[in-house]
Amino acid sequence: MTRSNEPVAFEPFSKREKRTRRVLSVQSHVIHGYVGNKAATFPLQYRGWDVDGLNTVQFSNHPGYGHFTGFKSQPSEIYEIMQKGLLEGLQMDYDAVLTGYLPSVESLQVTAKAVGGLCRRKPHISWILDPILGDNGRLYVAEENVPAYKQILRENDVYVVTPNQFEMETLSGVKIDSLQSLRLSFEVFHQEFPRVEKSVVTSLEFPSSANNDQQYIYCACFDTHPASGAMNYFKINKLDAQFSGSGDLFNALLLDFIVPVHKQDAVPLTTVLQRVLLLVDKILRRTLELSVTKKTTSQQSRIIKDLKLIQCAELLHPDRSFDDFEAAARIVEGRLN
Ligand SMILES: Nc1ncnc2c1ncn2[C@@H]1O[C@H](COP(=O)(O)OP(=O)(O)O)[C@@H](O)[C@H]1O
Ligand SMILES: Cc1ncc(COP(=O)(O)O)c(C=O)c1O
Repeated sequence: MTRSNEPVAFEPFSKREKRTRRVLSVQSHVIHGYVGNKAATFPLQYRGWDVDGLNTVQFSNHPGYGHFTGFKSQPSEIYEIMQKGLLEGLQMDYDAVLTGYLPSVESLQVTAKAVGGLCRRKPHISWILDPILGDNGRLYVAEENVPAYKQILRENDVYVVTPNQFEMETLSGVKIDSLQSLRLSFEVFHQEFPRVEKSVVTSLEFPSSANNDQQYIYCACFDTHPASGAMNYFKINKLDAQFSGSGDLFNALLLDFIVPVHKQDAVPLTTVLQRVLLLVDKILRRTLELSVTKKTTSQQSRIIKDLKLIQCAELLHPDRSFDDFEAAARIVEGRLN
């Protein structure tokens, strides 16, 4: 097995004769730390993508620190840069567009207008949309973003949506407290939004059974193309820590695995998720190892503000095989028809 502190020999990028994929990533930017575009850019670039990062906010650090400074981009600025600058001016072509945190309903609407129009003109572009609304039972954006997202999902060809449990409940109207209700939420969601091709609920927790200290996180998906009618899910051992940026890292890796260099190399959504979850698990474990020392074992120290992405570079290398990821054993896969 490759140890983290041993040098690893990889093929130089130049020798691989691969096409460089291009993504427009519309997300938040922090000067310090790794959330939004800062969490997505390095992994994507390192894995062979040209990343055009459009920053929807520029903050000193993410709000989880308790204090931050910075500013939000205006809707007109976002639209000008995207529509006038990139799409009309440079006539940019992309393999994918990733949309994440948008600071107001107007910025959400102008982004959707530009990206939706682009995807209609160029149907080969994969739109990965994270419908950022909130978490743990509460909204952290304005209430009006809910009907705005619903309208966007109804009117546009979105390739993959990546809500969390609360966002899926909000968009589908189904309370999710079991695998059966999760299955129902997918069904209702795709009836309501038939133009969305694939959906992934990135993290879910169900009430745990008594006398069981190990907590689990679930991740589940539903694919309408090809349509199996089934829900696939993964059960992951939960780490005793809270991470910022893990959802943004998840989306970036999902994008990388689901939009291959060559179409013929496409793999099923379940295989994509297995890879994403293995890699995220590896990165979160190393982040935890490097963040929590023996001297700092308090609960407070288990709130991990920043992913250790740079220290995980060799885990992210595209030539790295998944064979030595002993983490595989910790991820249980299931299916509900
Ligand atoms: N405490 C944790 N233990 C293990 N895995 C985690 C933990 N927190 C996040 N993850 C991983 O990160 C992924 C994204 O989850 P999360 O950060 O909750 O994002 P989101 O809120 O966007 O769903 C999960 O699917 C899981 O693989
Ligand atoms: C502006 C902004 N974007 C993104 C994130 C990261 O969200 P997640 O932890 O779900 O990846 C945060 C988290 O604090 C944030 O404040």
